[in-house]
Amino acid sequence: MYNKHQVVMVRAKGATVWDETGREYIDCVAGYGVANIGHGHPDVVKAIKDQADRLIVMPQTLPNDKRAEFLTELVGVLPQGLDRVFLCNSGTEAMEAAKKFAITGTGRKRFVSMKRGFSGRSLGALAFTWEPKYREPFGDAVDNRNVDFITYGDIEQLRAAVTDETAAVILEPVQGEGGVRPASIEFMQEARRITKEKGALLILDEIQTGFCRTGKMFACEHSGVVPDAMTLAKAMAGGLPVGALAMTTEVADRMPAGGHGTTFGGNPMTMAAGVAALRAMKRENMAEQAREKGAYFMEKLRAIGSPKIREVRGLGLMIGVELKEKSAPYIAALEHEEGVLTLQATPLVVRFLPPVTISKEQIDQVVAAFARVLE
Ligand SMILES: Cc1[nH+]cc(COP(=O)(O)O)c(CN[C@@H](CCC(=O)O)C(=O)O)c1O
Repeated sequence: MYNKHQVVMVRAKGATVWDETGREYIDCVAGYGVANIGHGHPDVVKAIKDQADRLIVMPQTLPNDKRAEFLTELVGVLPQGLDRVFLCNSGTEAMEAAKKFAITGTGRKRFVSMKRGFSGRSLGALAFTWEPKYREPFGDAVDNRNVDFITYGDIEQLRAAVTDETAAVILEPVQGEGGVRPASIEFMQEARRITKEKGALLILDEIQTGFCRTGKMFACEHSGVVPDAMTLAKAMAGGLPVGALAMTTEVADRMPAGGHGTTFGGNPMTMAAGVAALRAMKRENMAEQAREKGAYFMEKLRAIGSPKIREVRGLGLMIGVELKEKSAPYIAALEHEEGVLTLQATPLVVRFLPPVTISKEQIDQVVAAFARVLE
């Protein structure tokens, strides 16, 4: 299933990864935007070791101190009003939860999602995912008959699509896999206004944009929009598998008792890592680091001035370089010839998702390497 690279990665620290031969790479993949605080952050490592000695497994029917600590930390950084959380183990699971809580939360069954949007690969989340190649192999097992797809950023289409049958609008503040496309502040604010007007929920998918990636703790802060629910995952627990649906009490209370659940969600080991990760993000001011380094990184990428580059875009350290030709060969050359790891976001875009802790020197090395492979 996976496009397996011909390397074996064995160790990592900060923004550096080593393969089994000892070769060093600068990591601008970071686990698909998971290692925001850097590989092997000492606080996370210590938290995992300590918790492993105390308690690894405890289901959510049995309250746990670390889980409570994590939920307090998380609600403390979430936008005001999102003070109820369903804990799970991946972004896809968070999207599945979002779908169920939206249906019980509104009594409605229709959704509005975005062209080029990516919500995950389960059959439920795939209904919100635009790219046909992800859906077609499964035919009508992916049931998106109640999903209206609109052009990302098109306010008129959004206004026409949201009706009093719409349970929720699903929206990434920056489309990640769909090509690193930031939404305009106006589109975000209109999405909030229109959904409120029609009694639909606004569900922001911050699975990739969350946790300092875009220069704020959450990308919705750039527009001041507060959603009714927010899906979270990737960087939330310092690298351990995690997902969550954060929502208002109004949405949470309409789910019948026992209406959803998970075995591993809220796992104490993951929660301990998450407490350490969230505290490190705040203490090391990682949102500001992402803002400042992201601006620097994009300025340097634009300064390459290659005729092969169509556009450098992004927000904070969520960066995409759209080329005028397929990006795959350049991603391969960066890895094999230059020791820089990057990833795609649609066939023409090279995506850079480095740890927020990447150094300016490493950014300079990445830009110089990219300039060389573009020659
Ligand atoms: C916005 C968004 N929503 C949902 C998901 C699903 O999360 P999870 O179930 O934890 O993978 C992802 C994964 N984004 C990566 C796609 C991974 C894949 O190809 O599958 C990515 O952006 O590459 C997202 O970026």
